[in-house]
Amino acid sequence: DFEMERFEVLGVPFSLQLWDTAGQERFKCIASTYYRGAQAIVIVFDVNDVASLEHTRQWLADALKENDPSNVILFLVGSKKDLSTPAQYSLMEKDALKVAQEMRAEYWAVSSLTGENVRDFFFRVAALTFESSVLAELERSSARRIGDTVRISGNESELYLSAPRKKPKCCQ
Ligand SMILES: Nc1nc2c(ncn2[C@@H]2O[C@H](COP(=O)(O)OP(=O)(O)OP(=O)(O)O)[C@@H](O)[C@H]2O)c(=O)[nH]1
Repeated sequence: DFEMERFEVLGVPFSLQLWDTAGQERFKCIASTYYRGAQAIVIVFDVNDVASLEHTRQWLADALKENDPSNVILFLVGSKKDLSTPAQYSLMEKDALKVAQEMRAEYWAVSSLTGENVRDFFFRVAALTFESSVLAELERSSARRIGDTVRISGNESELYLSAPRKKPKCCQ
């Protein structure tokens, strides 16, 4: 699945292309072509399924075959939080944080059903990819000399103005 999501970061229009790969084994070879050149990789698991957390290591290894690990922003996302009790969730969270730390990924827990944390998560993806795009652009144009001032207008409260997101599939 492919989707374009428009954001506005510090007053600058910024679009993310989101490529959602299929999880089934038979689509794995196709998935790898989508990872190539990704700025950010989001690996999603089910917080109610320990095996799915374990599988994230393999998903990451596959995705990193196509990318330079030092150039990609990683997120580990636990989904279906609505289906776990607070006690079950906090048990799982310990393991998830450990895996995220090993991967050097930022960890988020969300629910596509209730929408919990979904917007904030994508705003975070937009903010970090925007930042890395700006830095990459500065490096490309060799404008990053000591003493140069980079001015980005707009105030912080405007950082996360975005177009409304589509409802997640499971809520339709
Ligand atoms: N309760 C609940 N159900 C969810 C949530 N997210 C997804 N689901 C359900 O889980 C099932 C699988 O969701 P998908 O979004 O298709 O999962 P996927 O990982 O993209 O599946 P692949 O096609 O293998 O890539 C669907 O029945 C969804 O409705 C969630 O946050 N909470």
